[in-house]
Amino acid sequence: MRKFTGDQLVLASHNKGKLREISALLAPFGITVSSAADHGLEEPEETEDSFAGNARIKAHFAAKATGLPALSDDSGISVDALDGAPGVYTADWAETPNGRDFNMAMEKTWTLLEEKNAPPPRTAAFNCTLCLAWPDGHDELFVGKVEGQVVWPMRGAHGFGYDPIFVPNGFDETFGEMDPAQKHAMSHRAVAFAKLVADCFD
Ligand SMILES: O=c1nc[nH]c2c1ncn2[C@H]1C[C@H](O)[C@@H](COP(=O)(O)OP(=O)(O)OP(=O)(O)O)O1
Ligand SMILES: [Mg+2]
Repeated sequence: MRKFTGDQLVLASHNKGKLREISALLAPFGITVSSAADHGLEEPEETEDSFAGNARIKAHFAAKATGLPALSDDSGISVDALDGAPGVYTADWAETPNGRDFNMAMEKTWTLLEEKNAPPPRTAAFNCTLCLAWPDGHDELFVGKVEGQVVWPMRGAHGFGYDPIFVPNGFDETFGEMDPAQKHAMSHRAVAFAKLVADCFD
């Protein structure tokens, strides 16, 4: 396991919600954080069929382009009654010709569950794979998961993506209703981040 010894890190993501959350998680470590957009990086194509594969594409692309260590996040929601969909394709379900529409993607998720008559609770999990890659091609991967259920209607204006329809086990509020600090303490991203900190940060 390679330690992170530098003082600069590129966040290899174009998602503002993720950038906000990962910046908050990194805040205590005194690392200068920049984003893919700060470096004018394009979004590489996510051509793999696993979270790990796509996380590696994004982190290595940014590390090579900037000459700095880069941290990527590939994540998504997997709904049990939909055989794990949308999973790796969670962002794709929101794509429209005019950009991403997560209300549409959440409606699609709920409609499919209704059509299947899936009995409640409609169990699901958010998964996150973080990839820390160095310009020399080395990388380390960390995974996190939070289990819960998909609910309807959408609730809450915090967070991003599918947060308004996901209630983690043991809670009544959706991720969209929760205080951001509470999501940071328990999310798929937070779980993966804690492993990264344990292994790579002193
Ligand atoms: O905590 C979360 N709360 C709600 N929704 C979430 C979360 N975490 C991932 N998601 C959903 C939305 C996101 O669009 C997709 C991941 O797709 P994914 O390709 O990994 O990210 P992305 O394209 O939005 O940004 P980027 O690839 O530049 O990091 O899963
Ligand atoms: Mg993406």
